[in-house]
Amino acid sequence: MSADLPVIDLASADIGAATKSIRQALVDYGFFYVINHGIDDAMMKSVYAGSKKFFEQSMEEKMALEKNSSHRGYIRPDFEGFEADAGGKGDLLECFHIGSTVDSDSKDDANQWPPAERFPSWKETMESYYESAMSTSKRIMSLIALSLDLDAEFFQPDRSETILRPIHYSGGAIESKYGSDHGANAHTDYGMLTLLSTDGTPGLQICTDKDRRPQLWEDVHHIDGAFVVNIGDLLERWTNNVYRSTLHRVLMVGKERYSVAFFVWPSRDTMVKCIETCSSEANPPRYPPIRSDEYLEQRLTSTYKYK
Ligand SMILES: O=C(O)CCC(=O)C(=O)O
Ligand SMILES: [Fe+2]
Repeated sequence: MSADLPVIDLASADIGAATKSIRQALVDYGFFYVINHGIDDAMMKSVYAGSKKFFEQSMEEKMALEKNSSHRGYIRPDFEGFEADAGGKGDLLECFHIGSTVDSDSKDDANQWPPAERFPSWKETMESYYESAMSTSKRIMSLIALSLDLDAEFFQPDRSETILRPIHYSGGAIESKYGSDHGANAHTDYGMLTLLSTDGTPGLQICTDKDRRPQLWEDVHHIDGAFVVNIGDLLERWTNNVYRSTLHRVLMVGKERYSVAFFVWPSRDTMVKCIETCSSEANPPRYPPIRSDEYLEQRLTSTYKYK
């Protein structure tokens, strides 16, 4: 079964219709597609080519850039354990985390980069995609703000915690120490917004009712040129659960798969406090206010606690 997610045209002049569809999508699914997002095909081609070239290296070469204490770098298959339903099982995907190199609080670039001799334009390609994805995410966040009757500038995507993550799912079997057979185990994303591009290979599924038994998983089919957008737990909390951060997973389909996720966060010192238009007498605030960085720290600790 395929999920029937709305497609939002970011170039549409009818802002009222777009915000109405976004509101409905985020109440019902927590997911939608965007088209006319301003990121061209040529850029996506170079990002995918760079990602493929990186993951094709030997495990030893990749592990030389293993994720550091700033969570930047390579994450090997069967390492990352999303806590939702996985019970600490590792995801079979491998991925690479890249943060911003500009506007960061620290002067040092915490990122790790593959050797320039063998990867001459890699850093530049990823940095330029980071910037494009950031501006598209800002446009989406303004529409989300308008859909909540807020000022268009209410949400301020920020570079300090926002991460670009090229992902690779192997086409073959991977032996899992933790008995996992999924590329990405059932999880919700943590942050404000995720902008996702995939190479068209199936595997991504959503479960809109996490309490239903048995769980019902729906395929998120690929639309050429469209990006998949979903919100994370931080925005769910901020909207007092009015908007949904939906459980999703990626199956191993016996075919190699590449995707590129972009996890958008507000600045570290943002107070995430129940948005006024999301509470009422019947629906009082469910969560106490929390600083964005405190929230992230809690979530990272539980993702990596099994290792
Ligand atoms: O690869 C995908 O399609 C989804 C990846 C994902 O859910 C994630 O990285 O959080
Ligand atoms: Fe995800």
